[in-house]
Amino acid sequence: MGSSANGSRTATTSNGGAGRAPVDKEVDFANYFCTYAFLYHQKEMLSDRVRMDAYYDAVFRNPSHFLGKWLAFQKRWDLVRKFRRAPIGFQRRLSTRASQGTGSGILAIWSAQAGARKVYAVEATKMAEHARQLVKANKLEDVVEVIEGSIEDVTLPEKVDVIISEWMGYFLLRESMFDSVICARDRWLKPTGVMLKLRWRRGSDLQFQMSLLLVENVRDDVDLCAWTSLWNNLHPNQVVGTAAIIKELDCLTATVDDILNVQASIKSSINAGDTRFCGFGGWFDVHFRVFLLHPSALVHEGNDLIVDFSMSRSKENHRLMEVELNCEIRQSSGELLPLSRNKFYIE
Ligand SMILES: C[S@@+](CC[C@H](N)C(=O)[O-])C[C@H]1O[C@@H](n2cnc3c(N)ncnc32)[C@H](O)[C@@H]1O
Repeated sequence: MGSSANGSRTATTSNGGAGRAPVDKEVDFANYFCTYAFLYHQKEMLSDRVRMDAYYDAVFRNPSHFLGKWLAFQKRWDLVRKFRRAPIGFQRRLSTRASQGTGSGILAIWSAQAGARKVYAVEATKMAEHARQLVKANKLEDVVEVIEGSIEDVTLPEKVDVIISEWMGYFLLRESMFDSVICARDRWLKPTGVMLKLRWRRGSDLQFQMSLLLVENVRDDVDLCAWTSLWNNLHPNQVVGTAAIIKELDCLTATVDDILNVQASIKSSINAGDTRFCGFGGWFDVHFRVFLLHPSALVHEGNDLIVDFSMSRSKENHRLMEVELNCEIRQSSGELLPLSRNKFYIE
């Protein structure tokens, strides 16, 4: 199904997971994409210093991925001089890049500045027009080609060497945008290609992890926080237990089914003195997502928290997530104290 710009799409599309209801593109555009068409939203992303610095470093500290490459890219935030956040897709001078969800175009521009030979910057909304202007203002129109349309629908002239995309939402998977990155990868990445993401581990740029830890003293407004998780800054002294990884994904091989439902059984040991256990903190890279307990529980150094984690997509809106955190406290004596089941919504 072809997709002209900004909302003329009415067909449904599969969201990729086996047995999942198809997503109505028009509804998805109204619920999700439309906000990205506003400059204030792009500026907000461009103002996220941590995000922008991370992408800037990713691009300019990895020249070998860019010089002469063909790139494509997708969403999210970078900092370039006057602008602070934007998605970039790019290509090297000797190879090609695609950027899915280019937004303001920042990642595409950086990619070109880093030496990409050709960059296809794909953006689903009318923000593509602003990206095009920015590319021109930076005199990069010979390298960066802005394409308005969704990455699921557009046709690139060729396969690319690199896909760069800022697709991470709250608690990583909110927004379900990784589905589109997977689609871009499967359609347009060369077999030898790479994908850039925010976090590097084991010398590779292809993986990230999502982790969970235990926090205290972050509850202020029980009514507000009871059923939705909080976006919050946590101080290390609020963390009372050891961290545990609940999910690791390899961007090069992950499928949509891998992220439709995330489940994990983990253990976290209390390493603070006697204190109140008020909730869970979840993060990827540098951010925490807080899931508060009501009521909080008394925990002691040496206790182990045995946690079952489960995350799935909301039936009403596949961009939103529902998280269940079920926990038991194992005391030093071996006795298990169950905590009530806790369900949270990431909206
Ligand atoms: C989080 S923003 C990032 C923008 C920019 N890359 C940046 O880093 O500042 C995500 C962008 O990707 C676009 N987007 C999301 N899904 C897309 C898809 N499937 N195809 C094309 N664009 C998409 C959104 O419209 C939005 O502008």
